[in-house]
Amino acid sequence: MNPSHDPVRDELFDIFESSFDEILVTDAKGVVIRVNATCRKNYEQIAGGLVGKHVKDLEKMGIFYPSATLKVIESLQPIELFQVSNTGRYFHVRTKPVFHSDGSLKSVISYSRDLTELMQLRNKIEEMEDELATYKKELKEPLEFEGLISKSEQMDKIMLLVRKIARVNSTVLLLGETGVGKSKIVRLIHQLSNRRDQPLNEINCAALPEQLIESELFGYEGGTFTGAFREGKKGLIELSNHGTLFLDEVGELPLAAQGKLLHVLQEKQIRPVGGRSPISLDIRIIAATNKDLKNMVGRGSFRRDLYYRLNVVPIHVPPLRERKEDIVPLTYHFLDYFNQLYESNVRFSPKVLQAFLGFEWKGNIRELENMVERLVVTGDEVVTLNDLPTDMLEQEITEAGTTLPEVIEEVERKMIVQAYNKDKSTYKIAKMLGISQSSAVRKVRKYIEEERD
Ligand SMILES: Nc1ncnc2c1ncn2[C@@H]1O[C@H](COP(=O)(O)OP(=O)(O)OP(=O)(O)O)[C@@H](O)[C@H]1O
Repeated sequence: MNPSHDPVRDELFDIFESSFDEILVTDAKGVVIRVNATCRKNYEQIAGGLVGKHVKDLEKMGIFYPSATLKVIESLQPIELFQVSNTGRYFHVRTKPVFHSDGSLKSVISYSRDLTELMQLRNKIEEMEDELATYKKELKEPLEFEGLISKSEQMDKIMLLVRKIARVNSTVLLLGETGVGKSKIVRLIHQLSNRRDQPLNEINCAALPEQLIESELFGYEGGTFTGAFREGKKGLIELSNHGTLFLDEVGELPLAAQGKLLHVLQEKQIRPVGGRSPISLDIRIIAATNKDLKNMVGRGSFRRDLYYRLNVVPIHVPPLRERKEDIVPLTYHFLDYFNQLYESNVRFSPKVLQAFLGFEWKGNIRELENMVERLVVTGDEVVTLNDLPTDMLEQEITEAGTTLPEVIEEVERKMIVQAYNKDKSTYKIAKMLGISQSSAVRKVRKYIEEERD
């Protein structure tokens, strides 16, 4: 179009031409009468010229589909739709009818905005959200059964065994270090068994003095003690009839009590308190220990016959460091729990989770649980490596350091973190560590700020 010597017309034309949106105008029949530069740029070559063509033909050629103009001509209403071009681009199209003063249709104007990049980004985000959901599912949806998390192969096997033995009455012996979850498994076995509506009674053989263990287990007659206990008391064995009796730390059971227990297990009956006639026992025994019972048998501190009576179905629960796949799911499990309990929203940086994988966890799951609680209560919103207790990081150094430079770097990081926790000033840190301030600035950036990011 040549300059018209009408400045307003020229200006409107410039606006029309320079629009980033495609503008396409047709007459009342749908024949293109005007297109702007963006439209020409996108289609002219493919369509071999747009002006003079009917939108139906352009639709057939796949230049755009569906044609919004045709719909407007039909309905005489403005419409809005999404279109795909034959080059695979997405458009958001808004099309309006323009009327003569007598109400008849004069022309149809379409404005199309290219949303291809936006759609690609949206698809990418959706893909990433799907991926994230899958990872989260993997991490957060390990088998959780009655609050018991298991992701590792070892725990899978144990869970399988637990389901099997829950159905029968065999005596079970749980073996494993402290805090590996033996008691939790006992509760699960009871819960899954048909004794679940009967009592599960627990006695910790390490927590009570010898005489009390016996009276707890076997009860005592009235008159044995004075005062409040004068009446006599039923023992846990009698109270557990038809249910489950859990003997925790069974390795600590005194020899005399071991003998009495064996007798009860062999006879399958107990003489109830009060001298009444013996009652037959229908009781499931589950015992647990972190001691090497076999070794104790060899040394004579545990009765061999009782050991065999208890060791019908042994379950070895491995320490956490030998089933690292459980560490992250357990961490998330406890993190969710304590965040809810303390109404907080603490998260762990990936490096913290990484470090957790390297720790020894001598106290196993109990130690991990306590650590997560401590970090939720004391930490900021995002817990970083610097929030972990120094003794844990020391452990990490020995674990992480396979080469000298790695060990040196870990030591350096630890010293910087410690100094930084004492004083945030790089001047003071430089003085504390006997390095230049510029070196302190560099190292703080490396070990504190980058880790925080
Ligand atoms: N698989 C698990 N999923 C979730 N929590 C667990 C799991 N295993 C253990 N825990 C939790 O860890 C803590 C320690 O577990 P538990 O008391 O069962 O260990 P234990 O082996 O019986 O220890 P100890 O030998 O010292 O008695 C408990 O708070 C328990 O709820």
